[in-house]
Amino acid sequence: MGSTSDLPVMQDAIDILKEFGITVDVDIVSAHRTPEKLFDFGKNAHTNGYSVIIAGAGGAAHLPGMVASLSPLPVIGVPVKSSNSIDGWDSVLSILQMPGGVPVATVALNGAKNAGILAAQIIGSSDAEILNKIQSYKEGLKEKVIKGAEEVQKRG
Ligand SMILES: Nc1c(C(=O)O)ncn1[C@@H]1O[C@H](COP(=O)(O)O)[C@@H](O)[C@H]1O
Repeated sequence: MGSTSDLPVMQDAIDILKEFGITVDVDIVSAHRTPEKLFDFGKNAHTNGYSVIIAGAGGAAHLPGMVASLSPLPVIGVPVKSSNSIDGWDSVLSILQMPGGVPVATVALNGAKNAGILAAQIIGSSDAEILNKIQSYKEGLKEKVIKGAEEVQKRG
């Protein structure tokens, strides 16, 4: 993520990935403030054992796109609504509107949980154990909705 101030939002991705038993490496890298670190991370992530990169940033959020330009790995972008943001649109549009050839899979504003699930699904496409966990997770979602509907109906 671009700043420690993004951590409260990005924590959702960390938590869900850990729930799926996936190793997470968490770091602060900024295209604007630490360009050399960004270049080093982006160029070497695929040979350093990473499978998927989740990049969260707010404001003029160049981090996800720049990581995607440097790395052959799939990059998931999380637009973070930072404190001085233009309602989050600044971050959403700067992550979403990538030029052809350099995709960033952009989730909803502050959608770090979905970013974590999507990363798990990408990893799960070649890992049966993780795929199973994702299936169970989705079953859990379904059961929650069914139980909720039953409660509502009981109350009349
Ligand atoms: N968008 C970027 C980048 C980048 O894209 O390189 N680096 C930091 N930031 C963002 O600036 C916001 C404010 O950061 P501070 O709270 O540190 O001032 C954060 O949401 C961060 O992601």
